[in-house]
Amino acid sequence: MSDNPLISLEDIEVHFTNENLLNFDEPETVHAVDGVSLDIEENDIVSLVGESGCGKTTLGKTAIGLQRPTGGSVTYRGEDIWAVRDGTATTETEWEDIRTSLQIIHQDPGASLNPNRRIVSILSEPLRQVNPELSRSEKRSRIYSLLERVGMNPPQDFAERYPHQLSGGEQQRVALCRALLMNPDVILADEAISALDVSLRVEMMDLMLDLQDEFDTSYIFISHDLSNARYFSGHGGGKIGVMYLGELVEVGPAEDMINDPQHPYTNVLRWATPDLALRGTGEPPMRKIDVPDPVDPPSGCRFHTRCPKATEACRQETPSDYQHGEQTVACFREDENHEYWDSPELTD
Ligand SMILES: Nc1ncnc2c1ncn2[C@@H]1O[C@H](COP(=O)(O)OP(=O)(O)OP(=O)(O)O)[C@@H](O)[C@H]1O
Repeated sequence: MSDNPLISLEDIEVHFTNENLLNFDEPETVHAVDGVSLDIEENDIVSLVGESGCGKTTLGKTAIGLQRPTGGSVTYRGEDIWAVRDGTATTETEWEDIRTSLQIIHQDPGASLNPNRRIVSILSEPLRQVNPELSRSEKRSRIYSLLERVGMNPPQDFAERYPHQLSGGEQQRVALCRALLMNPDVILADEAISALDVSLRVEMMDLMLDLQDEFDTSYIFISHDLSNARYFSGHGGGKIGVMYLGELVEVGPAEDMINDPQHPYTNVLRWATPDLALRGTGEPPMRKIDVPDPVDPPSGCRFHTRCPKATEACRQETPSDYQHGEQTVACFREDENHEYWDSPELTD
């Protein structure tokens, strides 16, 4: 095994060009992700949080090779994913081998499970791909034991059902089983628990954490809910990454991010998460509620238009990443010598 991270994102940019319905000559560019660098290690958990549209899904898909970045690089154990995909890599690695290692489970498992096939057939497919030498009965026995492991008892009964005969929680378990049967190195769980009843969310997160050890996999866990990210990354010894308008503004160990957030936007998310019981009674800790348009993101620090701590320097200059203990923070306040401190406060 190499010393390289499992997945390394280096200065990732993903811009989408859309037709501008008001002006056909000038297509508009959505800055979905800009300048994000992040490593995912073996058996790691990285939860990505942030407001809707901040780029969580785009970054997650980029990490598992489903979205081609418009800038920067994505490597899998040191191999450039897109060079392998494009056939321009100098190594023998096949894209097919990497692809099976990078799996995804979606918010709506019902939409990703073929409605015309029984669960046993849906779960046989990954085994056919990864372990083609297995006999029919060996496949069945693996499927039954995994169904049993995820709490679907009796497995013989569930295996013969169609997806529509399962509850949302059961469908999500099947989607998880399908991903695990590919022997993945990383699973992108994109809002995978958001559609479940609140009472089932913790159960599903616990199951995913238990299976992580057994299957030796990493998770990229996307959630708009900081308390879920805290639970998942916290129990799994992982990190939380906070995104704002396409940028990763702070990343660090789960409890540090909750108890000692450094970026003013992480503080806003914490304030806005009722389950954390940290919500203040007063105004939210920001100057404006409106989220700027990712087609025309603010100059300098993108959060400066809403940040209660912003000064003129934040409007003009983009902060680089600073290290604060184990947290990485993109905010000038981490640099005691920065001109930020002598710059006039922004009030508009
Ligand atoms: N295929 C696409 N074409 C054009 N714009 C896109 C495309 N995919 C995403 N976007 C835009 O990129 C930005 C980031 O979207 P993304 O779905 O990654 O955010 P998100 O944080 O996952 O949001 P949500 O929580 O609502 O899913 C948004 O402005 C979105 O509208």
